Amino acid sequence: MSGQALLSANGLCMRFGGLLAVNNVALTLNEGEIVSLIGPNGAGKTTVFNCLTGFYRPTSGTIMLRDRHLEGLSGQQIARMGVVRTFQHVRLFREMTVVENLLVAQHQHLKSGVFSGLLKTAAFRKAERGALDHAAEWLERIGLLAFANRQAGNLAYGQQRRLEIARCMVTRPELLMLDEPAAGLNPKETEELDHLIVELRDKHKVSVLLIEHDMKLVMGISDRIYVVNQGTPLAQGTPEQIRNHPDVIRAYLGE
Ligand SMILES: Nc1ncnc2c1ncn2[C@@H]1O[C@H](COP(=O)(O)OP(=O)(O)OP(=O)(O)O)[C@@H](O)[C@H]1O
Repeated sequence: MSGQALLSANGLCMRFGGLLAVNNVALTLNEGEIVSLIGPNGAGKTTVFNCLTGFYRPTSGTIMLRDRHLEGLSGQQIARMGVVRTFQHVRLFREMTVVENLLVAQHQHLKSGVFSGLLKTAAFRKAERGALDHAAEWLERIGLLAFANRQAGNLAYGQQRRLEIARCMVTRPELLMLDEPAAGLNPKETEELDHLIVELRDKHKVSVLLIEHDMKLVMGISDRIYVVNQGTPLAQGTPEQIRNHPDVIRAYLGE
């Protein structure tokens, strides 16, 4: 299933004043893998995501997307290279419609420039039509086509979370990074999310890096799991290895 290394981070450190929030984390994600990053609250998981996606410049360490360095690049540059993410809290354009959210996401990937937009050239109109079709395909896939013209902020919470994933997917990423996508979902929605993530990997050939506290979801869909505790790598392995790892059990349950 999995191929060559797509993303690899080594010696990753992130310091906030006196706090070393990420301490020498190493992580590799191969093409076609679903990899999870888990750990107790405050372990540094989101900080790792923020470093990988250009929201923070790591204090030290290297981050490679295949053979290209990501450290020092902006979030937008990294997104254009095919690494996109969702956030722990929903970050949609709440006042815009559902479909507009997907059009805005694609806009930065449209080839036509500002002038062709102003002049409404044939190429621009074609690109716009393509973006609309692509948005509609994704809305259908996540069961929100009937809600295309509704204000995104008025969707139910679970629908907003799916829309966020679609907003990533319309940009045709190689790597999708999901920060606690199951938070706030009910068991049925979590199961749907489970199927959706696997389908994204299997049908849409996207690799997935996941931060998640829902262990049933993590254990069910991950090829490999990394565990961090207080910023420091604690363990890595298959779900089976992690489930039975004494240090992991101790970190979660205490002595
Ligand atoms: N911008 C920042 N400035 C200062 N400290 C920060 C900043 N971002 C995160 N931290 C600190 O870094 C540590 C790791 O936080 P982080 O949010 O990465 O943990 P997490 O594993 O994602 O936690 P959770 O599972 O609760 O979301 C925490 O002590 C947090 O307070």
